[in-house]
Amino acid sequence: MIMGHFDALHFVLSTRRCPVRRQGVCFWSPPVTTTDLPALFARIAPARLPELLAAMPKAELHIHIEGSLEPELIFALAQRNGVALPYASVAQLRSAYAFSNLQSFLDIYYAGASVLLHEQDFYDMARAYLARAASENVVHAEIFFDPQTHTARGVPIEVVIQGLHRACVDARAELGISAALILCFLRHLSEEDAFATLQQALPLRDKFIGVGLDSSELGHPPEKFARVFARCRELGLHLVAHAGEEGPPAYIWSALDVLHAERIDHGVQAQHDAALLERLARERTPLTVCPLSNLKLCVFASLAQHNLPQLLAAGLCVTVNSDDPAYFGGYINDNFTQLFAATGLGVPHAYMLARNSFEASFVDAGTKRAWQERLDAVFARFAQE
Ligand SMILES: Nc1ncnc2[nH]cnc12
Ligand SMILES: [Zn+2]
Repeated sequence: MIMGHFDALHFVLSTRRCPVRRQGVCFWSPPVTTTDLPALFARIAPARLPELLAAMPKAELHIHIEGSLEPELIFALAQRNGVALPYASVAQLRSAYAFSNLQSFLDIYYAGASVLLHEQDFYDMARAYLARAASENVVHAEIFFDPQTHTARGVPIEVVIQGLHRACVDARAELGISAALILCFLRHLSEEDAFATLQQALPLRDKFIGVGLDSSELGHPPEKFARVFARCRELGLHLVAHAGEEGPPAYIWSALDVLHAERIDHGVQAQHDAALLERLARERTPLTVCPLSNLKLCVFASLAQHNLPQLLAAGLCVTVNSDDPAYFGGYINDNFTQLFAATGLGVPHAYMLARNSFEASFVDAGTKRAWQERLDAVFARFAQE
């Protein structure tokens, strides 16, 4: 494996304490030094960045499967299931995708999910996402789903989970991409509702690896879900939470200290709290950042103003993800290429971000090492060409 003098770029490879892992120590050993990485990076022309970003293997850790539902599939499922839509055409639906904040998006996003009724619908949606992700060299996806959006409409939770799970199994066999499911609680609903959802899901416990917290952030702080997350922790589920997308740094602190979240989804508002930044960097708590989402939901006025470069420079384990690609105008590679074009990030950052995505994933150390070797091989090939 390749490794070099990369510390100046805050490329943290030490075996420092790693809170993502339950044991409290990082079990993923650093790559072995065989090559001077900066020299290798220097041999790759910046003009080749779009090609490199597309070709490099990566993990996607922040994707809401309902947010991958393309307008064409919404219309096809509406027709298949006899669901009436308040839009005359795909184009008209797409033209409604102009958002001013998170809530304005969520209103349309939940309406779009109303066409999902049968196991095959959930299968088709997830299969389409996984095919697209595999074509973009995503080697692994940890996929959020919102069961309450469906159970509230009378769809049994087994229908949701079985359909999504079967798509993950088939995609692994047919496309070579691995995938795991993370059940998200809707934070605008009560903790009691979250407990009921957990109870319904437990017979299918082997089909999801963790729980998350999503939906309307402001006014719904993480501590509202302290007890249900404590129960999930006892059950050995992985824990993640959206925090600091629109909400204040205090929500990130409580996601860490009250919920014991192992990763923070978004987390970009951490920038306003120096002590929080220091902690996130020291503990290597990953942030799953979604640049095009932040742009479309007006968290940043432009991609050039996105703070991912600063978060990375501060030593945080930042990753790039698509969030709701069907609504925000791009899948993971679009997120990478548009962000890099707007901010001037370069070849070393591409390597760092891919590597962070492996570090932040919930897979075993051997699998991470295998992905790391694939990543190194791609960079070595680009350096030789
Ligand atoms: N960006 C986002 N924030 C919170 N909840 C979501 N559900 C789907 N996308 C979301
Ligand atoms: Zn999200």
